[in-house]
Amino acid sequence: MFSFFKKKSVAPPPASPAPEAGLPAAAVAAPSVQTPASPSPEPLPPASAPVVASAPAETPARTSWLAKLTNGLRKTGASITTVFTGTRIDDALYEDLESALLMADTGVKATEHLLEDLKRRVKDSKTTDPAAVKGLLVQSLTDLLLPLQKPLLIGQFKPTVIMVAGVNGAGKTTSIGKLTRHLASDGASVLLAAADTFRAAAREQLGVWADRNTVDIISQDGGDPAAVSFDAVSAGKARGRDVVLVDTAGRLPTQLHLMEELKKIKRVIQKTGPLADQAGESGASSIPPHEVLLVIDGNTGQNALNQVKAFDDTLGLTGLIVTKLDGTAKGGVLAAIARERPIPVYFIGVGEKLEDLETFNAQEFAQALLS
Ligand SMILES: Nc1nc2c(ncn2[C@@H]2O[C@H](COP(=O)(O)OP(=O)(O)OP(=O)(O)O)[C@@H](O)[C@H]2O)c(=O)[nH]1
Repeated sequence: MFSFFKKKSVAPPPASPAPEAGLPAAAVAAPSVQTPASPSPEPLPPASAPVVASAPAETPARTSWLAKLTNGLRKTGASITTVFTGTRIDDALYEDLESALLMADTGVKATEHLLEDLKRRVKDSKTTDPAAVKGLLVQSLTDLLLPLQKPLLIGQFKPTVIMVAGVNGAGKTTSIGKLTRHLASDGASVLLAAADTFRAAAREQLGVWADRNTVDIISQDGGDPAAVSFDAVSAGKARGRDVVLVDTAGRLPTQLHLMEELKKIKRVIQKTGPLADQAGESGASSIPPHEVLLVIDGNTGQNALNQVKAFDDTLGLTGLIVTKLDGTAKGGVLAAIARERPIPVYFIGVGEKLEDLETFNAQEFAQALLS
């Protein structure tokens, strides 16, 4: 088992009174993938020492995830890896590599960066074997992607309020459902805000994913999404929930009135007021939402990068979830994001099942892509 969320490090616990139960500033690191929710999840231990991001442990679950990831990225990686099947390292190899990276939607800036970095590594290593160049490209890609590798922290504020946005069909509701299940099986109490007030099916979908024992849903038929979000965060506070997840309706960045609506949702959530730092770090408090996540469909390549830029300009994103990396030929877009708008990728998805959403690890991704 490995973590899905990072438990935020907390200040040394006060010697005496037992803190409130729940998720003391434990950074949510990562719920275990795939373990079917245990019948009665144990509450998270009081956070004491911060948990720092680390390489995921080698476990059967992670191994099976890596196999899925490798399989999912095969289409993206195939044309890149064939570049290294020749016998010489020459201009033709670099030209072919440039075309293959661009075809994989790596984008001009990241492609230029990778080629330059790779040539330097080849020179330094003095290798003459094209196959060895592939290994150097894995290193180069890993370094480029590393700034995107960051755990989602939960538990520092109670509730930790996470707002989720994206274009229609990107996988928001599915991803929220998966996160909810992972959080619930990790012992966190979750409250969902169905702020997609347009689509009844989205609310039903959330309900299906939710674990009824630990998850409440605040929804409203055709109401104001900002009002639903406000009610949900207020209810989350009153009920002492660990996490409030706000699902918003899909929209295109070009639909300016709908982008304004997103800003309003964020503004109204902010009006619920500051939440005390559970870790007690210098008495800090924080105004929610603590995280503003964008879900992007990895299969849309450069389009996804444009969405990241547009939603970030509008909302100030704190993290990304990249879905549908299974079977895409455009997985290079993560490199483009790393180069042009390096917002942390908390999770990536390679399918519709619970275990198909996992934490992002730069080295794993680079290896899977170029295997
Ligand atoms: N293949 C694949 N399908 C996925 C993945 N994530 C989500 N989906 C599917 O994508 C479709 C759309 O997902 P939703 O979660 O409904 O998307 P949404 O962003 O909430 O959609 P709207 O509410 O219309 O904006 C569903 O059929 C999901 O099962 C993934 O990682 N891989």
